[in-house]
Formats: sequence, structure tokens, C-alpha cells
Amino acid sequence: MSAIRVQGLSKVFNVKEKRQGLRGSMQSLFRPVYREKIAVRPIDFSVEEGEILAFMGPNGAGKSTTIKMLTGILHPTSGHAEVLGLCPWKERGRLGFVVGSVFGQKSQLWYHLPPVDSFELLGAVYELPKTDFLRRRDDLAERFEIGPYMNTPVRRLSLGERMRCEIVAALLHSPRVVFLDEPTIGLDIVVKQKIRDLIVEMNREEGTTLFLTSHDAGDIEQLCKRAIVINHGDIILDQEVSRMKRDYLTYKTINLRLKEKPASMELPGVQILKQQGNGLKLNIDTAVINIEEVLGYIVAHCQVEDVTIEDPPMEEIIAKIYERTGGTRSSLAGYPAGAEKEAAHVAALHRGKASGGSL
Ligand SMILES: Nc1ncnc2c1ncn2[C@@H]1O[C@H](COP(=O)(O)OP(=O)(O)OP(=O)(O)O)[C@@H](O)[C@H]1O
Repeated sequence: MSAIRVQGLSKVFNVKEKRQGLRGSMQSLFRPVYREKIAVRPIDFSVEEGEILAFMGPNGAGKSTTIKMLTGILHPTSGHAEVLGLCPWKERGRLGFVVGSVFGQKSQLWYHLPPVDSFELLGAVYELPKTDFLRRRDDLAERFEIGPYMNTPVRRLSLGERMRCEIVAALLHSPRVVFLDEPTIGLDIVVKQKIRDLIVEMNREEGTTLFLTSHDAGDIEQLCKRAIVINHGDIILDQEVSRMKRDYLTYKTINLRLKEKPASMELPGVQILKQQGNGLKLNIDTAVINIEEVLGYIVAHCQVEDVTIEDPPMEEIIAKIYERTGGTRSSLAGYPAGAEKEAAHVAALHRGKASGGSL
């Protein structure tokens, strides 16, 4: 059964034109001119109960606007959506009892209060009986390991600690659908991984449907079976992540800082992109070798001071999608003037890099 169903959902904002100079400002004040800003074009998709769906795209693609419509914060310009059978913008009150949301860049916890006080308030908002609330809170606190700082004011928590508390706050009322907007943004690699593990566990144990937006291809690979890619407000791809990995997430970059100058790195599918002092930048062809094997080799042969792993940037993934579809998908029809050109330009840049670059 579908937990989320979306048909022809779109959002156009009316944005006030800012005119230049003092005279222009006065004119804008008394005779404002508005222009339409298309944030989301009519889109269709559905998400099954218990599914973890990645909703990915570059900055300004329309991800947050879509989540805001699905949680009832924004009214759409056209179309229809159902979340657990409820129309979000018409039945927002009822929806609040069955869905949860985590916005990586916005907090639902009171900044000057400890998370435990925010949980108490949320428990009252969700009308949870006291014993049920305490059992749930303590269970989540143990699972997310927030016990040691649950009583510390939010302002004194690290980003990773706060994010765990945010997720606990969103889960207190056992929602059946959770919207996670950039839940790992700004987190270091260890904390990111921990949050990812907890998200997967929550889905497995409670069957929660998860709608996840992220710029981070790592989130998508590790958490989701299916991904929807949105660009310029339109869905340009909806497919299994395994296929996406094969077609679009074909390499990773490893940056290493070693204790001593590295010896040779002769592994199939591994290319040295840059070597400077004790620093090394490697390109890994993930169709040839998996990243764990490479890391295992590095740890066995080198003394590592620091390591970071990067996925291909979102812009490059988008460019590849356009390249493969030839930029002729119906989704490109009706784009604002210049969008096709822009897609072709990005694709051309990518082609140039692939053929003439060091990769
Ligand atoms: N309240 C608003 N008024 C006018 N334009 C808006 C408003 N909210 C969003 N937009 C515009 O709509 C487009 C989509 O924005 P949205 O925030 O949904 O993108 P996003 O994919 O979530 O981006 P990001 O990853 O940067 O958060 C952008 O061009 C943005 O400037």
C-alpha cells in the first residue's frame, strides 16, 4: 500500500521584483511588480509503506518545497497529494499525529532548554499518556545513546548530538512516515555513519516509511533502495539505487594524509590523481573494486593520519543523467528558457573532464 501518493503537484511562488536605485525602490513600494518563480513543476510519484526513498537534487531543485507541501506547511499551486490517506494542507492537524519531520538546518528543540524538556512538551502536544511517553522516550534515548547529554541545554550540544536529539524528538509519537530533510548535513564522517545506521535500524524495526532528501550520494547509497532525482523542479530520474550506482555513481575519491611518503598504490581500478608530500588523492572505479577493499589495503600498507571519502558531486550526477537521456526527456519540455542550454553545458563540461582530465 502507498504511504505517499503525489499527482501533478506543483508550486509557483510570486516573487516581488526588486528594482534598482532609490526611485526603483519607491516604485517597488507603491507599484510592486511580481514575477513567477517555479519551484516545483507538476510531479507524480508514490512511496510504498516501509520504503526508504531518497529525494535528491542540487541546491534550489525543489526538494524542501516538496517536503513542505507533503507536511502541510505549504499549499501547492496545483495537484493532489495524500500522506497516509490524508491531504497534508487540508488535514495538517491530524497528519501531525502520524508523521514526523527532521529538518537538518532547522531545529524543533528549544535552544535554551535541555532536549528532555522539549521531549516533555512534545509528549503533551501528541497527547501521549505519561507512562507510554516515558517508556518511548527512554527506549529512544538508549537506542540513540543520548542519555549523557539529554539534560544539557541544546545550545551547548555539538551538531551531531543535536541531530540525534532532533531525530528522537521526531520519533516520540511513533510516526508511520518520517520526512528527513538533509539529516546528515555538516556532520563528520563518523557521526554521519552512526546517524545512517540508526535511521536504517528504525526503518527495519518499526517499518517506518522514510522520505529522505540529501545532497550526499553516500546517504542515498547506504540508506535507500530507490531514488528520485529532481532538478529545476522536475523529476528527471526515478530508479533503483543499485542501477543508479551502476550508471551514475561510478567512482569515488579518497583523500589521504599519511605519516610517511606513500609507496606504490598498485590496485586495479585505483588511480593516483594527485600526490603532494604525504598527501594522496585517489580515484576509485567502483565497478572494478569496492571502497572497503581499497581502505583495507591502505590501512594494511600505510600509516594513515587522516582520510576522507568523496562521492561525485551532485552536479556531475545530474549532468550524466542528461547526457544519457540526451537532454530530450519530456521533463525538459517547458523548462524556463536556457535550462536545456544549461543542462547541455554541464554535460559538455563533464564530457571534457572525462576525456581530457586526469581521471
Ligand atoms: N518562499 C519562497 N519564495 C520564493 N521562492 C522560493 C521560496 N522558497 C523556495 N523558493 C525557490 O524555489 C526553488 C526551490 O527551492 P527549494 O528550497 O525547494 O530547493 P531545495 O532543492 O530544497 O534546495 P536546497 O538543497 O538548497 O535546500 C529555489 O529556486 C528557491 O529559491
